[in-house]
Amino acid sequence: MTGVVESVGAEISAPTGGLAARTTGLRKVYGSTVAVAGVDLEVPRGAVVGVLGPNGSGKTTTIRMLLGLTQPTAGSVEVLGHEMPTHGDRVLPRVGALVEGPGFHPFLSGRENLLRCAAMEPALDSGEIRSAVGDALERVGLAGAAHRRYRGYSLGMKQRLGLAAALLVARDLVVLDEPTNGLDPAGTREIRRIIADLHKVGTTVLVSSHLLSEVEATCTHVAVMHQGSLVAQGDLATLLESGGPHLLVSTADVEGGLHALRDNGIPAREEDGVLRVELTEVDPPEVIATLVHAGVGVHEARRGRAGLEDLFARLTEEP
Ligand SMILES: Nc1ncnc2c1ncn2[C@@H]1O[C@H](COP(=O)(O)OP(=O)(O)OP(=O)(O)O)[C@@H](O)[C@H]1O
Repeated sequence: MTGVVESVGAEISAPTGGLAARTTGLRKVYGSTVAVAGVDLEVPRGAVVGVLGPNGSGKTTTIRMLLGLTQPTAGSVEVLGHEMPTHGDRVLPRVGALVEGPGFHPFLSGRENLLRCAAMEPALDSGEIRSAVGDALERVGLAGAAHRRYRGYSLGMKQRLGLAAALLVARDLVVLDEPTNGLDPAGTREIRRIIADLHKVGTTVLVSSHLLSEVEATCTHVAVMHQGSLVAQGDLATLLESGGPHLLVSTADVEGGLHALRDNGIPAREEDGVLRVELTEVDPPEVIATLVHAGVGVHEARRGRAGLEDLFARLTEEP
C-alpha cells in the first residue's frame, strides 16, 4: 500500500448539517460482486470515525468513492459540503488521504517524492515547500530515511511517506485507509498519536481498520461494514453499550454467585466461566455487595461492552 495525496485550491466553507462527509445510497458493483451495497455513511465534523469491517467488506471501495477515486454505480457523496466528484477541485485540497494505489516514484527518494507532492499543493508557496516537507517527514518519523529511494522502503516506511504527504498542509478532513498496515507496535502508536493530534486541532478523521482494538483506541465514532453494507454507525460509547450494560464478575464460586444473586432478585447467568449481570435494574456496587455478603469471593468485576464487540465478533467469525 502506498500513499497519494489529493490537492488544489484552498477555500473554507461550512459543511451542511454538521457533517464533514456523507454518502447516500452509495453502491459499487464489479461484475457479479457487490462491493458496496447502498451505504448511508455520516462523518460528523470534528469526529474521528473508524470504518471497521473484515477484509473484503467494502471499506476501501467506500473510501475511494468518497474521495472521487472510484466512480459509484449508484448513490451520492458529499464531502465538506460539496457534491463529489463534481466539486473535487474545490474539496480535495482540504482533504489529506492515505489510500491504496501507486502514488510515489520508485527511483526517487522519500524526500524527493514528497517535494513533488508539495509542489502540487496550492496552499504552499514555493518558499514554504522545503520546510513543509521537512516538518511532515519529522512528524511521521521518516526524516532519517528521507534520502533513501522509495523502492527500498519497507511497507511501514511507505505507509509513513503516504501519511506525510497527507499531512503536508493543514486539512479539514484526513482519510486514512488501514494506516497501521505494515507498521510495528511503535509505528502503530505513532499513528495513534498523529490521529489524536489531528483530532485536537479539530480536523475530522476517517480511518479504516479491520481491528476493533485499533478503532477503540483512536476513534470517537465508528461505522461497521459487513459484506458491503453498513450494519452499525454512531458514537463509539453508545455502540459499545448497545447490547445493554452489564457486569462480568470473575469468581471461583460461580454456582454460589448465581444463587446469591438470584436469591436477591438480581438476574444473572454464567457466561464463559464468569457471572454476567445485566445492569438495567442494579448497579455494580449492589451486585458486588450482594456477592460479598453471601461469602462469594469476587476476583474481578468489569463492565462488559457487548454491543460492538459482539457485533464485530459475529462479522469476523464468518468465512
Ligand atoms: N477493482 C475491483 N475489481 C473487482 N472487485 C473489486 C475491486 N475492488 C474491490 N473489489 C471487491 O469488492 C469487495 C470489497 O473490497 P474492498 O477492498 O472495498 O474491501 P475492504 O473492506 O477494504 O477489504 P480489505 O480490508 O481487505 O482492504 C471485495 O470482494 C473485493 O474483492
